[in-house]
Amino acid sequence: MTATVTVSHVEKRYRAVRALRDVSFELLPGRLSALVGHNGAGKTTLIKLMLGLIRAEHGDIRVLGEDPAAGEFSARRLLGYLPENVAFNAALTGRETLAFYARLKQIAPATAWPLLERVGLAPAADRKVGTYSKGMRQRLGLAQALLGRPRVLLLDEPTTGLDPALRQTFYEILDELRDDGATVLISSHALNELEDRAEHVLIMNRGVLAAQGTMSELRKISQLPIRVAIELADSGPVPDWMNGPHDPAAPGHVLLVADDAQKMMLLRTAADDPRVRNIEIAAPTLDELYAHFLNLQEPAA
Ligand SMILES: Nc1ncnc2c1ncn2[C@@H]1O[C@H](COP(=O)(O)OP(=O)(O)OP(=O)(O)O)[C@@H](O)[C@H]1O
Repeated sequence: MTATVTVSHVEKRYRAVRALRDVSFELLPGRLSALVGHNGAGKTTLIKLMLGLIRAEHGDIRVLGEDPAAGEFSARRLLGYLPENVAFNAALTGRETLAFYARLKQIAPATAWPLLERVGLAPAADRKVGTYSKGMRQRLGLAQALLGRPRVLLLDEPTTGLDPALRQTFYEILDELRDDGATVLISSHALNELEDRAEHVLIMNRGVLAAQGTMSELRKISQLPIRVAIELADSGPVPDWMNGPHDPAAPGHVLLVADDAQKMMLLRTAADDPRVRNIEIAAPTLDELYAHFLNLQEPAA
């Protein structure tokens, strides 16, 4: 599959601050990538580079085959962006705001009205943005980012401050876009939200791409154990097959296995033992993987 965004060996400095150090990755169509990292890790800088708002000192960036910082970046119209802090003119209505951005993208404003409906803003479309709640401004921001059916969508901390219902709608919209073949990149601190949604995760740490891959690739590289909690029907002696590494901090019997093959072996044995009442499996979470890769990098940083 051809990458829609390619970042190769990118370096970016702000005077003494090395905001990005030799960062390389690809974003693919029809895939949701999560960009995660502490404050100051370089996430917004990466997004600004992909938008062509700033230039890298070294390395190369291609968005839909073009250099986004070039004067004639014709793919700009196919790029959607939701900034971290959406700021709109308070005196314009939601509809007027969207019409303004539609014109900038050279799109007929009327084609934008269904977007107001889609983000649930239709009833408030003709109210001034100054009267909108934070969630409503965020929805307007999303509608703006979706103008012109973008092929690449860059979202900087999009769900901060959204209530759970709105988050749900938000991710439903992203699923539709992704199914339609769009490339979606979300920068976020909400790791638990992204865990089941992102097919690809980029972990940034102080300007360095500490790790990247699918959740299962990251689990494999990390070699963090899978937890298998086994509940026995009685408090008799623990069967021999349950010997092996345990999680000492967890109550009950939580066995630690290295990989899926070991997990399956354990499950087969457990399923054959009539004393086993329940089994719960927990693979390393994105939170745990994130902490792991950051810790790994600390000595080198
Ligand atoms: N315009 C600027 N001038 C000077 N330093 C900057 C500028 N923009 C960013 N930086 C620095 O570059 C580094 C990366 O910042 P960036 O905003 O990309 O991080 P981030 O991962 O988006 O952080 P956050 O999660 O807080 O939004 C930080 O050390 C930041 O202080």
